[in-house]
Amino acid sequence: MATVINVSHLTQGYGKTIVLHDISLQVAPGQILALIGPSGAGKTTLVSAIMGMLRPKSGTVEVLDTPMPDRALLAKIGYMAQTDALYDELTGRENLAFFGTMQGVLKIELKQRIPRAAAVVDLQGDLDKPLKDYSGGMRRRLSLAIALLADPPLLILDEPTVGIDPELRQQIWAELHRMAKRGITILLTTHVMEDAEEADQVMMIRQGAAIAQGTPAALTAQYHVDSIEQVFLQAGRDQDAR
Ligand SMILES: Nc1ncnc2c1ncn2[C@@H]1O[C@H](COP(=O)(O)OP(=O)(O)OP(=O)(O)O)[C@@H](O)[C@H]1O
Repeated sequence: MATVINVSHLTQGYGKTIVLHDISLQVAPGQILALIGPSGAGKTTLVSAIMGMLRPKSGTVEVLDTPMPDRALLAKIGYMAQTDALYDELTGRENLAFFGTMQGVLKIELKQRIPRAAAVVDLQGDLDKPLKDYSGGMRRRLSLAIALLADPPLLILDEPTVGIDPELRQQIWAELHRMAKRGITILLTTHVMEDAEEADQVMMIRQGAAIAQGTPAALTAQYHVDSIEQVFLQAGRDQDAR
């Protein structure tokens, strides 16, 4: 398998409205791809297409060599959504156990994996509190821990670092790099330029088009700038000038 995600000339939208134009991207096993772009650019729409929640209007989406949509393949994708669908009356540990079981993780494995996933997001000390006592940031961290539980070959994280402080962000990135080293492929959306700098590959989406794509080093070299933020600004100006 040369690629885990293979999107070719994808056009995607809702009803008659086209949101994404002619998007192509390939992600190899163990690679981390960051999708960046302003609010409304189409990042979540692309993620939805990759997960098979939307059928391509034209072009193709393949995940693990399987054309999407494909219901069975969803079990191989760990997903952290933007809107948290967690149970307020249950504790953090109970939420992890519930969603872990839903993802098919065996009880005996959950015993080891719950503390490990909680440690990545620094929630060990809060696992036995009910979720209604969690802050917004703690809920985000718990959602991320849930996405890590099943150890899937593909992990998709929609804005995983929103509401997360810089120290914990680094801790989460260290774990994402460890997972990638083990061959897990990670796709994440973000508004945070530091996240993009951590990724192996960056795709910048603006007004539904991919305006820049490559490794962070190749992009900064191509645009003769020092940071991904400057690449993004320049690529946006170039798009406006066209
Ligand atoms: N279910 C939907 N039906 C109709 N239009 C939608 C739907 N979901 C998103 N859109 C539109 O598609 C465009 C892209 O939205 P999308 O959520 O993909 O952007 P995004 O880059 O993920 O934004 P953000 O960073 O704010 O999450 C927007 O104009 C949005 O209004």
